[in-house]
Amino acid sequence: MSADSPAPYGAPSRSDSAPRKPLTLHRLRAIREAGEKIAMLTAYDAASASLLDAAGVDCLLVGDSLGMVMQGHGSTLPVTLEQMVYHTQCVARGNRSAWLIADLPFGSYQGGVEQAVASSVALMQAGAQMVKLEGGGWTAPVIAALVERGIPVCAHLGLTPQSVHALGGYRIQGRDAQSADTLRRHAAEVGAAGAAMLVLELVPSDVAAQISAAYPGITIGIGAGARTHGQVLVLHDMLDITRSPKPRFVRNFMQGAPSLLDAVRGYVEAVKQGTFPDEALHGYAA
Ligand SMILES: Nc1nc(=O)c2c([nH]1)NC[C@@H]1CN(c3ccc(C(=O)N[C@@H](CCC(=O)O)C(=O)O)cc3)CN21
Ligand SMILES: CC(C)C(=O)C(=O)O
Ligand SMILES: [Mg+2]
Repeated sequence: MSADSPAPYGAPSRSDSAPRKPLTLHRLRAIREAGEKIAMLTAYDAASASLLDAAGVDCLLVGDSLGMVMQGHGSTLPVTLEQMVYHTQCVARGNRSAWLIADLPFGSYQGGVEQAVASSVALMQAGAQMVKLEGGGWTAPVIAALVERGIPVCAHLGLTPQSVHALGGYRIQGRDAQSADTLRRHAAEVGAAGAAMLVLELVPSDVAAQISAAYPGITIGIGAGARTHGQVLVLHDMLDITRSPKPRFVRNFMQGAPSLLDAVRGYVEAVKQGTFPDEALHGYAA
């Protein structure tokens, strides 16, 4: 968090007058319980963090997608813990009230519990309030160890980009009955291990809906249909800054928006009202 650096855009959306109270895990759960959708976007720097906070985005993700978006790599694999710490520090300075999540990069937790704890401590000391890690099965004891040590965890299942070479590309996951079963089992395991949040990436809408209905925490979808508890996109994709071909689940929120702030407000509003994602345009069938 950033008591030393008031966000230059001032207070966010809901009333446009009173500054928003900082989001906590408790408040995020209350939002879920109230049936309101949760809006998340990636942020890699202080200026965008401040803009997103002002636009009323609930959660900021310092995603290891920065390896592709910021650094120009073809995958997230080259991103280091040191780089994630740096970007998390930048985002924390720009943010005031959004819930701040940072990705554990490839190679910073696959070594096991001890390595995952040390890496997570570095991200939390950089200003993260929650760490995110990819994968199911073997991650359950790692998640439990982090949660026991007071580190909130977001799990990430479906298309897990750090496994791109094992998966054979950025392909939809959980399409056949067996892989959908595995996905449901992994979701139950990371939920039981204490992951308060779960990102579901590029999975059939029906599978994401089933997992969301059973999950003890908050599910956030990206290419996972409309029936998760919230949504996330890569900021540069929804602003149409990314020039490479974009996944079908992306909508360009700059279309018709007079400013970046309006584009991001449009995203928050569309997620809250349930108009994004549109199942027909952005969802995937089994
Ligand atoms: N800029 C950016 N946006 C992202 O969403 C993103 C990243 N980078 N980097 C890490 C991963 C990689 N992601 C990707 C990359 C490609 C597809 C893609 O080409 N999807 C196809 C469908 C594939 C299929 O049907 O199996 C699509 O049309 O959506 C999806 C997600 C999501 N993440
Ligand atoms: C796409 C989201 C979920 C992510 O992990 C990232 O931006 O790195
Ligand atoms: Mg990531």
